[in-house]
Amino acid sequence: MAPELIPTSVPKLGFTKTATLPSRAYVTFLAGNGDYVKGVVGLAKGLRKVNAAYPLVVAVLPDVPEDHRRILQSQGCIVREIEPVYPPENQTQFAMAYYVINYSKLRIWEFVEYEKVIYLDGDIQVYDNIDHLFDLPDGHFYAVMDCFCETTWSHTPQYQIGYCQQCPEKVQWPTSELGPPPSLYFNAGMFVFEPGLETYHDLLRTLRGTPPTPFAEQDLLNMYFRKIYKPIPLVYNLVLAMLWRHPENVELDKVKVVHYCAAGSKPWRYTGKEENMQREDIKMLVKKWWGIYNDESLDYKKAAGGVVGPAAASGGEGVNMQPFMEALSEAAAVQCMTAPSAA
Ligand SMILES: O=c1ccn([C@@H]2O[C@H](COP(=O)(O)OP(=O)(O)O)[C@@H](O)[C@H]2O)c(=O)[nH]1
Ligand SMILES: OC[C@H]1O[C@H](O[C@@H]2[C@@H](O)[C@H](O)[C@@H](O)[C@H](O)[C@@H]2O)[C@H](O)[C@@H](O)[C@H]1O
Ligand SMILES: [Mn+2]
Repeated sequence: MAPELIPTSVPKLGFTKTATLPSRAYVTFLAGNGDYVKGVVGLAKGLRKVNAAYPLVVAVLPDVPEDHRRILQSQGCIVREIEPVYPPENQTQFAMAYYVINYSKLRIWEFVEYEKVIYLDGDIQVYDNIDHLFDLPDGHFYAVMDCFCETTWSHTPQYQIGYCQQCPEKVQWPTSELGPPPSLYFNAGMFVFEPGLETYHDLLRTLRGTPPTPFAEQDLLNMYFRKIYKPIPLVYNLVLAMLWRHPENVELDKVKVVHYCAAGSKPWRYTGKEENMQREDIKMLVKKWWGIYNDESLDYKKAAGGVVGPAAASGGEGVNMQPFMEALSEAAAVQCMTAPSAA
């Protein structure tokens, strides 16, 4: 259980050196000057709607324009610039050409002012409070298992023989011909981890010695963390393809986190023209995303009880914790107690 909150009103940004930092944050990643910023605004408002107790930090590449950064700050996000990370020169074919920028996600291991982080892609929406995931035991890497059935996997033996970890009994892995089955493989759109400089430098060192592969940083993270990876239920990251690939594994009304990663499913680009995009469940989930994105009552400035920060969101007295949290996250040496988790 997180320690009790100390401040019942916003300190004048002066802080003692005796308490401990708000050591948890949600982190997402934003690159480019395109429309993914809408995804991050939606995520910020979705986390506020479920009374998330911790701030949303946006790791932005230098190419994210100032006006997009201001939009995110106006939605209560902590914007933090990171330098890009590129894989070794290689002619590899990424599953999606733009995946090459996703190696920059590795910079978030440098966010050591936070003891525990939940990473969320910008095309993810959180529909139920998931703060309790921060209380998972340390020393592991938590994420939801991916699915191998989409054509994006056609380069792999598992796709070619029709094997998927989501239904290992359907097509048995031919151990005699192909050796042991692949390790459990997670989708890197959402994961719970502990930042650390030693891991950060070792990750980058490992990257320098590893030829890039089709799923870019997702493949690297799966290889790197395979010994401490712990699967968590798919309600924490519904990869949309599960709806048509493994419907027997999905109870949509129990899903807490939706990952709009299927081709054509990004809500802010949705046309309904791509395969599976006319499904009723997809149309409902896209509409649900827009409902939050367009809900002005969820805007940072307009939330009830004045400007709302994490503490107020988790039942505090409308306390504006954001400036306090921003000041703290910039003053790495400073420490303060955190609000009890809202969960
Ligand atoms: O032009 C881009 C492409 C990707 N991203 C970020 O990188 C993440 C991973 O890319 P994406 O979600 O498109 O991959 P998918 O999960 O769909 O394979 C996105 O969610 C964004 O957070 C971004 O900010 N701008
Ligand atoms: O750079 C590689 C990306 O790989 C992952 O996306 C893929 C992967 O999950 C496939 O398994 C699905 O078939 C596909 O739809 C989906 O887009 C992560 O979501 C993303 O954050 C990022 O790591
Ligand atoms: Mn994604």
